[in-house]
Amino acid sequence: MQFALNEDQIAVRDMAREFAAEKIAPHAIRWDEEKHFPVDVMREAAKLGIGGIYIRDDVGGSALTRFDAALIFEALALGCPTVSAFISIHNMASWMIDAFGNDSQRKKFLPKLCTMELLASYCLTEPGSGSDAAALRTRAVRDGDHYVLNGQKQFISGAGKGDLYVVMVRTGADGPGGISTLVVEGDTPGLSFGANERKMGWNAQPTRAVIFENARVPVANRLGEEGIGFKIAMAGLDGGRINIAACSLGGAQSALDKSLAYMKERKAFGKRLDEFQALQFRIADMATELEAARTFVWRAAAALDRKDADATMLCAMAKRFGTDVGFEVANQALQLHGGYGYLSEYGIEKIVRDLRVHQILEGTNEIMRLIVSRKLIESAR
Ligand SMILES: CCCCCCCC(=O)SCCNC(=O)CCNC(=O)[C@H](O)C(C)(C)COP(=O)(O)OP(=O)(O)OC[C@H]1O[C@@H](n2cnc3c(N)ncnc32)[C@H](O)[C@@H]1OP(=O)(O)O
Repeated sequence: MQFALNEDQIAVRDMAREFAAEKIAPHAIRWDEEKHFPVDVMREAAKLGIGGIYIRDDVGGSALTRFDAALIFEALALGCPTVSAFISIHNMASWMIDAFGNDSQRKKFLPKLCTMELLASYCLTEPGSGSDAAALRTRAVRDGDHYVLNGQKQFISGAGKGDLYVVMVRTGADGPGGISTLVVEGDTPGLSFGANERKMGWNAQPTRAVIFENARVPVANRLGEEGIGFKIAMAGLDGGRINIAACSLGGAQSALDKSLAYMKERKAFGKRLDEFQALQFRIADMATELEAARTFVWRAAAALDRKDADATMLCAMAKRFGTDVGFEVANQALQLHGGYGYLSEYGIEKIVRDLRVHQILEGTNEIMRLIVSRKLIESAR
């Protein structure tokens, strides 16, 4: 085991950092205020290989590792956690096609997903089923060489702006074994979208319901066999959860960096803030916790790359720990800025709002504890 990044990893991280500093960070506050989804900027990022980070290279992917992806998503999140998180979701949905699709599906969809000419959304959650994902009710009924879909997905990132929806549907009996995964193209008749949700944060990407009313989807768009859709969904989330934790680390690191700059400038009681021991200790703790979380995220990513038997558990642990630490560090940074931290122009309150939802999505942190405890109890039997 080695803890240093190699030259290639440093190059990948620095490339993403530079992109975030030049193309994302200067606009992040405005995108949040204007609820702007920066598709053009994401397509520029895709020219650097960020649209299909761990997609195989025969279809235009970068064929990098989950570990590389964690470095990239943390680096992009230094500029804006929300933009980084959307690119993560796009990568997760694209990977599901790469890993479980057949050759013709891979060739049809992945080249344009890797360039982000096409954007992908992940559709699991429904109005009546979030944490209990296997209770989903969107039904797909076979009609010749098509499925006819009826139902609704909820909280879908990129909905309405996306081109491909990777959708978990019920084709069989109740429970996880009756679920299949379909790729639904954005121009499918019978597909429509709810209003853009008004949210606490994550404003640089749209969140809408995805509605199916007799939407006809070719059987040729099914990933794998009928009935394995729940496993495809869960496998996608393993990697997605590490990415989301990495996004939290990037947001929190940026808040810590802003705090250090502020402490150098700001004076109180005749001293600079960085001369107060209480604040010195606070930033020491913030940096220590971030470093611990980063090390953990790297460990989980490496386990997923190796397909270790405990990778799912480690991904859940890293997601829970990384997103909790990220939020706490960002919140501490806000406190350290006093009233200025609460103002939009400093960018800290936006980071706090953005990171809050990382403790909820791609599996709440309570569900992460459920996954970990189930594995521990099973191992102890
Ligand atoms: C701004 C917007 C805010 C909100 C945004 C919200 C949108 C999102 O976040 S996206 C989706 C987030 N949703 C989730 O993360 C769902 C959380 N829930 C879960 O992860 C699961 O339902 C969970 C862990 C509770 C398990 O469910 P449960 O119904 O008990 O299934 P379980 O029995 O464990 O597994 C069923 C089968 O799947 C398999 N499976 C489970 N996990 C995995 C995995 N990681 N990889 C492969 N297979 C898996 C199991 O081995 C089992 O297979 P078998 O039947 O052959 O034994």
